[in-house]
Amino acid sequence: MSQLSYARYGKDNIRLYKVDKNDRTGVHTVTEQTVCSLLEGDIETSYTKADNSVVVATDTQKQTTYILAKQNPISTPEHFAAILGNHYIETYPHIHAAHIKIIQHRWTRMNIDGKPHPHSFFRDGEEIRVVEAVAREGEGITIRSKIEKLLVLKSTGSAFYGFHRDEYTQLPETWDRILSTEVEAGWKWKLFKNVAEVKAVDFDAAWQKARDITLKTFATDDSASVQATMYKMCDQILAAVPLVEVVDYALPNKHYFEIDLSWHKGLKNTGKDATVFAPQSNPNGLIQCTVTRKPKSKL
Ligand SMILES: O=c1[nH]c(=O)c2[nH]c(=O)[nH]c2[nH]1
Repeated sequence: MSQLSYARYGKDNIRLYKVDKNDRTGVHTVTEQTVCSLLEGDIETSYTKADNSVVVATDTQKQTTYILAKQNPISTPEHFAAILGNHYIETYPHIHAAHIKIIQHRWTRMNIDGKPHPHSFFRDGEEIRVVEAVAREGEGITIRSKIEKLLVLKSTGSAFYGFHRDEYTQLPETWDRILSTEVEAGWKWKLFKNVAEVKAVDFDAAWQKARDITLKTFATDDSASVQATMYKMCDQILAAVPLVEVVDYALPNKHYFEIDLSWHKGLKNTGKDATVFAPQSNPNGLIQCTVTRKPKSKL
């Protein structure tokens, strides 16, 4: 009558905090993450025949996360995701794939009286670092790294003109507008054969490069459109990180509308006189792209 066509299960929203204490200097380093692990394999009978013998309980997955976090460094989420995913496919013969998602939250060290404080941190924005890893038996480990919720704005240096016009078009062209977006940027790595290959990669340096490129390009590009600016970001990340195969961005265009105040004593607040704007919550533009390397010419 029916058949199971998709099955994956595990623990979501495992909150994890780890402190590394340098006993010599007294300096602490903290990492906070939210982990999701989902397993795939020969688990059909748990759904179709109430056979729990094949179930690695979701509570076991939570305990495993804590134990492996104790036994391994976690501050590079790509490394930890690979270790965790690989653990499931190596430990349980009937588990063939593990999907690990790690959200890393920001704890930035405080500067007190001009000096980095040894054990106090603050949340400097809602930006998160995200890793989605899949360890698949017989294939290897795929990893996608992401920046999410990085809110940016520039008050000039952005234009939008020359776009298609027809009887549905009302938007005026602009040579100077506010540009604001919440960056979601992802980069997919080449397939890794095993955890050792993953451990050899400096993912923190790549994340720093992707973030620097995003911010610098956003700030300095004389933007013709969100589309043109985001493509430049993708292109530079591919050039800067050779092991990355695919870069993608999703950028909402968070509009700031001019307000005509001329009705009040002729106040000038449009065009070059515009200083007070109305930020819009919705609707917003949403511009997405995925960029890969051109295949090498055979000539
Ligand atoms: O950078 C932009 N790209 C668009 O596709 C678009 N569409 C729109 O109304 N404003 C903008 N801005």
